[in-house]
Amino acid sequence: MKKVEAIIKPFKLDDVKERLTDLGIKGMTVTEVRGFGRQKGHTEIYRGAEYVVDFLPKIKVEVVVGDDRVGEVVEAICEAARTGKIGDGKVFVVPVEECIRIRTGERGEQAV
Ligand SMILES: Nc1ncnc2c1ncn2[C@@H]1O[C@H](COP(=O)(O)OP(=O)(O)OP(=O)(O)O)[C@@H](O)[C@H]1O
Ligand SMILES: [Mg+2]
Repeated sequence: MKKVEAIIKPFKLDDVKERLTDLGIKGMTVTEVRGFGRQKGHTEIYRGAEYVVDFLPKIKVEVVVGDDRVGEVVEAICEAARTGKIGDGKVFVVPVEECIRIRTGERGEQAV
């Protein structure tokens, strides 16, 4: 299993969610986060206003999937989140050791 962790522009969340649910993923976690990339936040535009703060608002999307689904999940996120402008975000793929579905006690990929 892998966790696909994407930092995206907040207004792209609906598009990303739609693409991921179309793929039939079974769950996702979304968190409001703040961060910076190479431009250190200084030159980005957020919702039409220029921000001169260090940390810009972003959304973190986390999806855990079986190894065989990682490629399509990453592709879907990148396509949906891309504007071509700076600050489009980043995707990290992280190994996941175990998943336990608490209600049923299932473990591993079938619990995801
Ligand atoms: N190396 C990193 N480690 C952790 N989080 C990061 C890293 N790089 C970017 N992020 C997160 O992703 C968000 C968006 O990054 P961003 O797209 O600006 O990256 P970038 O490398 O500056 O690319 P671009 O030049 O296209 O803007 C940041 O605000 C931050 O939350
Ligand atoms: Mg940047």
